[in-house]
Amino acid sequence: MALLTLEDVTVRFGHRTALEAVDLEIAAHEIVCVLGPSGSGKSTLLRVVAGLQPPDTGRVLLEGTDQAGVPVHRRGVGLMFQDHQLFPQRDVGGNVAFGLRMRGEPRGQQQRRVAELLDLVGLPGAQGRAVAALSGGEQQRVALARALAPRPRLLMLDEPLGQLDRSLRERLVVELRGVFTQLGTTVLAVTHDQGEAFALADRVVVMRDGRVAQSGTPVEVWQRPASAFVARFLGFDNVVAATVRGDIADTPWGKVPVPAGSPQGRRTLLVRPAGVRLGPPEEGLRCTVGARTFRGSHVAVLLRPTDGPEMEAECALRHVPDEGATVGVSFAAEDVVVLEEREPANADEGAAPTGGRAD
Ligand SMILES: Nc1ncnc2c1ncn2[C@@H]1O[C@H](COP(=O)(O)OP(=O)(O)OP(=O)(O)O)[C@@H](O)[C@H]1O
Repeated sequence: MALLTLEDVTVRFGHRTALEAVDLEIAAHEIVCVLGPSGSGKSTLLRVVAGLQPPDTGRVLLEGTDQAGVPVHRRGVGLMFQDHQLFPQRDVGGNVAFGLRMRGEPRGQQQRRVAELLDLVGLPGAQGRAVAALSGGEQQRVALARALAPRPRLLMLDEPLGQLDRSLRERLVVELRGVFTQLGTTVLAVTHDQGEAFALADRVVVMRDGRVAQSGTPVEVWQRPASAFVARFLGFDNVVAATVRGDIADTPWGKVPVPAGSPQGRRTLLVRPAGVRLGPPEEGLRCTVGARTFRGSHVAVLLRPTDGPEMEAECALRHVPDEGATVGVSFAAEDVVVLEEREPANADEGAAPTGGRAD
């Protein structure tokens, strides 16, 4: 049985729909990350599961039991929010013990559990430290220890690493995953940062305008986005309408080879930048080289064809063409993905991922 089930959950605020007929199941011990642009309904989803927001229609079940009318503190779920909201007047131990104290656990037991959790999050012996004197990363660990202390059956995280700088986030996300795996915690996390979601999750759920746009393992979603929207949200910009016949697609860039067995007919095509190959101007699609962006292991090169939309190529550091040069472009089928989605109905479809809000 699923640990958490959402059945056809809809939430409306006036005429705005924050969640629209959402179905979602989370198995015990699974780590699920909900990802999506601002306003796509991520926080509302967490609030519905926590019991902070009643659904207009649909049901939320925990271990098979309908949670309608069950108050927040009786759902057995843990919450950790963006700005981790530690109690500044209490020391680290007092913060971590909070949930246990609320439950009236004996003092000795509280102290043992606090020590155990501080060990787990890499802050052994920090019980007496003042919260205000901790770094951002340390505060984050204390917040995590506090959320885990009462052994919630489901831990929900809202932008858990939101305020921290990138390098710290990258380190902490690996630690978080380690802690959850070790404890077997079931996790529902929300983030707008795809890197974080992909590093943390067993399964990624991409939201768009209150609906689930795609659900799958990080590898599945990354390799095969369900739509132009998901592809663009993941940062792929080489997305065009195409007509696929056999192993060839007709696109605004001309004929592009596609992998054998690709979906046929009018579709959406994604060309990974690594599959855009540059050669001499007389071979392939003529393009002018635009801006070049250094990306560490490679350079992202913007290309402007005489006809058709701009595209991005990934070039090895040694082979970067000069800005303004003319090149000939060909495409490598192994980096072309024909998306299941039919051709987007209009040019706006799946455009800026920031278009999540309905206003
Ligand atoms: N209390 C509320 N009253 C009115 N509208 C709301 C309320 N809460 C959320 N909304 C609207 O519902 C939609 C979904 O909001 P939600 O906060 O769930 O999105 P989100 O994906 O978490 O966004 P963000 O990443 O910006 O936090 C948005 O259009 C938002 O404006």
